Amino acid sequence: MRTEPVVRVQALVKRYGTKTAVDGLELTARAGVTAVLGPNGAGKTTTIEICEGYRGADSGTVRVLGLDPVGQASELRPRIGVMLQSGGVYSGARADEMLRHVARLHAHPLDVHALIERLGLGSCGRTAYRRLSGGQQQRLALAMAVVGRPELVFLDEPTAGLDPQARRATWDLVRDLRADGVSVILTTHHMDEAEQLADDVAIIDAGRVVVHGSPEELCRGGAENTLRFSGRPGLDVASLLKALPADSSAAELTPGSYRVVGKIDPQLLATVTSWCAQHGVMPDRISVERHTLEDVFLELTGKELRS
Ligand SMILES: Nc1ncnc2c1ncn2[C@@H]1O[C@H](COP(=O)(O)OP(=O)(O)OP(=O)(O)O)[C@@H](O)[C@H]1O
Repeated sequence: MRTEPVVRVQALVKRYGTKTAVDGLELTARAGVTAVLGPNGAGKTTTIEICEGYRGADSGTVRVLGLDPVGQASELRPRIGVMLQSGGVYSGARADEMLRHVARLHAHPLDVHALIERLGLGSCGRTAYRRLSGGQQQRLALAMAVVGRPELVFLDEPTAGLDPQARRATWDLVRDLRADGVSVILTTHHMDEAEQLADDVAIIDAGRVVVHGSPEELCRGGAENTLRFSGRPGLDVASLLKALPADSSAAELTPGSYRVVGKIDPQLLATVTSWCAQHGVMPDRISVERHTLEDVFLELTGKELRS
């Protein structure tokens, strides 16, 4: 895998009239899958389209595979795949025709037939684009983005509106692309999609990246996690606290129900269970509640992911 960033965005600004859609955005995406999350209107699509070379920036620097998407477009275009939200396809063209046409523009395309089957488009290959359902049009757009074996693919909400089966097929395709060394930048409103697919997540709010890291880092970073267990009432919580790392807290919430808050890692879990063993306590129930990406998102943006 390449070590230099696939996308580097510095101090990016984009205004539409008086509206500042992107406001000094900084983003460095490394090889692999990067998910860009953000509430509606956060500036995700604008940023992605500037990276694709479809929109110009007001100021700032954008490099994609080390190239300027506007100034070096002819060099960059054959190396990236772009999934358009809509349009870009002649409405009378058949799905398989379109895909074969795009494949012919590339030196080493994927097998068109296999890709069509893979995305569940086998039954509608001969159907005119305008007669495809929304989900089929979307899968065709995905196929067109990847058929040329690009080094980097931009996917703007690739699974929006897809049924669970088509969603799974899309996820599998993204995983296979990654395994083949293709990098993917995807925007999504689905937290599980980011958790399932992404090596890195960037959360954008009001035109800026508010946090960027692996899902594990984001869920860990500053987030307090909770371990709960139940045992006999009246255990010596002060003694348990002494065994725990300094930044933890422990309390008996209701008789027999205990909660430990802090950085919950395997070591801390071992400390709690070994303390229980030393004190002859057999916990009835022990559970670890991890901070999810959804919690991190809500904390940082104050908004639900889907509005
Ligand atoms: N062509 C345009 N003209 C005027 N305003 C625009 C245009 N495109 C986007 N905007 C505005 O810029 C802001 C950012 O939009 P953008 O589409 O980049 O956000 P987004 O994060 O992709 O949102 P969503 O999740 O809803 O797709 C929004 O307030 C939007 O209304």
